[in-house]
Amino acid sequence: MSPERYARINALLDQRQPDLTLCLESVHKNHNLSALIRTADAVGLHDVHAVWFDRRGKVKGGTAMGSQQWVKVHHHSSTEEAFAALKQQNMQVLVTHLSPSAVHFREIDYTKPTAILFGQEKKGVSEQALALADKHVVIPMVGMAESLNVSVAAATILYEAQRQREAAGMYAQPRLSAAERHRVLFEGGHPIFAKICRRKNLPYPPLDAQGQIAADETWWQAIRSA
Ligand SMILES: C[S@@+](CC[C@H](N)C(=O)[O-])C[C@H]1O[C@@H](n2cnc3c(N)ncnc32)[C@H](O)[C@@H]1O
Repeated sequence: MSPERYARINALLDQRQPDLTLCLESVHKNHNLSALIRTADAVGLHDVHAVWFDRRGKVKGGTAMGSQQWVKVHHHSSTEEAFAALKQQNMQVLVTHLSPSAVHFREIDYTKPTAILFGQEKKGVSEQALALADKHVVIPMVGMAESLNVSVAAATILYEAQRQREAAGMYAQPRLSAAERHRVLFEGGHPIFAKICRRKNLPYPPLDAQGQIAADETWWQAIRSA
């Protein structure tokens, strides 16, 4: 692992937004799922929630360009279960839908802990989601098509959230807990260092108070030469 790659990984983790997430309700086309995960990663989302009513979709590496290794997907078997998990984290849950009572997406304060729910490609969002939502949110449409592709709708709203959070300084300070950083580096879906440690028979070092790896030079030399 080169020092540049390690610095890049740290920069990525420093800008993760653990209190901004997507909830995908039965979005089942693999290319849409992959595009959604890629955008989520680009905006700094650390987690995405997915509700599956029937078969589970798959995030393929091609369109996702490897982003799927950096965004943790939490699977739920019902909308109620997903809302319970999001509400436990004190999130406002915004349901995107073209309803007459929906709020323009730029009128929302995304600096609050926020989950944005998107519906299935054909059927849209469920009645349960609409009933449980804190707000319905809409992206105005003035053309012939009635709706946007789900991944385009998500990118539009996520980049408004990114704009607001950047202006509020929320990308300037690391926001991931040390425990979560450790999970990503050593135990998570992309345990970058774990593999090298196992191969080289090295111990997993602890993280310091700033969430940086607290290892001696011998450990780093072994990692660099891996
Ligand atoms: C292709 S649309 C589904 C259209 C579906 N026929 C319907 O009646 O909702 C897939 C999802 O993208 C999101 N979406 C698409 N266009 C949107 C818009 N203009 N405003 C808000 N959400 C939108 C919603 O989450 C929607 O459920």
